[in-house]
Amino acid sequence: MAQSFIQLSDVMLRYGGGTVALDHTTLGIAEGDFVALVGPSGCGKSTILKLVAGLLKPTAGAVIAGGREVGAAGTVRPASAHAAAGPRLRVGLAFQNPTMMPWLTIRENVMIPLKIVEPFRQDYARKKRGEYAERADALLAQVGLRGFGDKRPWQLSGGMLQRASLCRALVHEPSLLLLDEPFGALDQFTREELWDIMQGLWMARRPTVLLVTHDLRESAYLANRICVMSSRPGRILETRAVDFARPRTLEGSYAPEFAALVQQLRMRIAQARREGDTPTPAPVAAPCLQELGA
Ligand SMILES: Nc1ncnc2c1ncn2[C@@H]1O[C@H](COP(=O)(O)OP(=O)(O)OP(=O)(O)O)[C@@H](O)[C@H]1O
Repeated sequence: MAQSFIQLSDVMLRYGGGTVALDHTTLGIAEGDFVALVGPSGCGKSTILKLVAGLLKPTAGAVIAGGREVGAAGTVRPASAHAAAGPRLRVGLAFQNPTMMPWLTIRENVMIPLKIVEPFRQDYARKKRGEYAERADALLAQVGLRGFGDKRPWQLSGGMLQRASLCRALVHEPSLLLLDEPFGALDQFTREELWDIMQGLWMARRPTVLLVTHDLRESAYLANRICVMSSRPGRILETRAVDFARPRTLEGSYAPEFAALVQQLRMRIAQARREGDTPTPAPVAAPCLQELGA
């Protein structure tokens, strides 16, 4: 079986206080795929994101990202000689509350990854600053923020800041985008507007995306696959393929088949919550459908 771009193999994660957040978690994501993680609150969705980002190290099992085994605190070890020869994995991150540096302009905030991520960092210090500023401005224009590069974060609304944070997550052309409830704090209209923008950015660049969300409509609108997790300790119960044609539209999200998928997801999560309330025997790892070639 070919190894996935992102691969969690029988992962267990126990936090310092003893909480087992994940157990027998197995998940494979192909390069360029757009995967959403949904499940009951506290089931370990963000923990998976942190493991893939290298912010946590699995207590047991293995996490591979871009052909490399992910270690502790952001360190990444080559998983094979082949991977060691390849480029380092570039990761973009966006969270629910976009943290912007208040003393920097929006353009400078968007450019932050270019200041710290190689190979951009060296050139930033030397000659390419102007070119990078143009790149930031072009991205801002793409998300409807043309002309806002010189503003300060406090001059923008929550939705505008979240657009800018998507630009910041993408400016260094990451091959992997990790999104943790990026639209969770926004009103429904702004959120739906940003789904469209997010879809457009993904279709133009095709990074691998792992999205954590509580919003099942959002998962069905954006993802190619939706992984449903069990209650804590979380594992992948089921992976649903989402075959709706792209670009998906808001009108399409009111079609009966879209509503049916959302309803099925809702019922599956409700069932997972009920099962989490009753003691069950030790779980058996459920392979992702993708791993079975589905
Ligand atoms: N640093 C930590 N130390 C101890 N326990 C933690 C820590 N971070 C998370 N947990 C616990 O691990 C479990 C999984 O947390 P996680 O944030 O991954 O869940 P989640 O599915 O993203 O939650 P939600 O849907 O509510 O955002 C929760 O029970 C949480 O309380």
